[in-house]
Amino acid sequence: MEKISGSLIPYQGLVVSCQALEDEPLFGSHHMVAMAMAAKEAGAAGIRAGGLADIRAIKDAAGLPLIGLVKIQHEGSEVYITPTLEDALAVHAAGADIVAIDGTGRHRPDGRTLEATLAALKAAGIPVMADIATFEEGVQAAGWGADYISTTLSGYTAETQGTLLPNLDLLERLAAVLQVPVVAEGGISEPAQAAAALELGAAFVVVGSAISRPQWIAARYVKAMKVKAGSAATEAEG
Ligand SMILES: CC(=O)N[C@H](C=O)[C@@H](O)[C@H](O)[C@H](O)COP(=O)(O)O
Repeated sequence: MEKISGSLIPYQGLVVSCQALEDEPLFGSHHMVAMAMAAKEAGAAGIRAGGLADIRAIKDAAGLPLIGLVKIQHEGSEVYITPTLEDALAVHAAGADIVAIDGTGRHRPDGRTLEATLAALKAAGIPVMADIATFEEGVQAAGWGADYISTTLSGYTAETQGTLLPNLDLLERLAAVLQVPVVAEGGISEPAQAAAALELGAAFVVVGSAISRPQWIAARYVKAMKVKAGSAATEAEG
C-alpha cells in the first residue's frame, strides 16, 4: 500500500517521549529540556512532550519536530490525552507541530465526538496523531482524518488491559492497511524492538520510559538483581 509521504517526522526516525508528571522525580521543564537535548545529541528525529510549558520550552531549545499533548483527568471520562478540542488548540499554540489526542472513540469531556474533533482540527490545518488501543480504533481514526495513528494506548484501556507490550502485532496489522503513517509507541524497552517495529511497517518509533524515566529504568535493574540474588541465596543454602 503506497504510504502518504510528507510526514513531519523523518521516516523511520526515533521520537523520544520526554514527559514527567507532577508526581515524577524529573517533573519540570528544566529537566525535560535537558532530556530532549540529550535525545537530540543521540540522533532523535523528534520529541514527544506533555504540558504547555514543556512543549514551549522543548520546542524553543531543541528545535526538533515536536509531538505535543496535555494529560488532564476529567470526572466521568476515561479520556485524558488532550481530551478536548480546546486542549488540542492550546497544545498547537504552544508550539507542537503535531498534536496527539486520544483516538479511542471513548466519551470525551467536552461532549464532542472524535470525528468532530478530528474534523475541527483538520479545518484548522493542525496535524493530528490519534493515540489508539485497537485495530478498529486505528482504522476509524484514520478514516475520520487523523494524520498519524499511534499504538500508544494499547494495554491502557479497559478493552485492552493486560495486552503484552509492545504490541507490534497491532502495529503490523495497521501498517498493512492504512495509508497514513502508523507509529509504534508504548512499552518499547529494547532497541531491537524498535528496529523490529520499523521492519513491521512503523513510519517511526516513539520511546519514552526506557529512555526518559530513570525511576522506571532503575527499577528494572533492581527487579532483575533481586531475582539473581534470590537464586544465589538458594544456591548458598545448598
Ligand atoms: C499510556 C500513556 O499515557 N502513555 C503516554 C503517552 O504520551 C506516555 O506516558 C508514554 O511514556 C509514551 O506513550 C511512550 O510510551 P513508553 O513510555 O512505554 O515508551
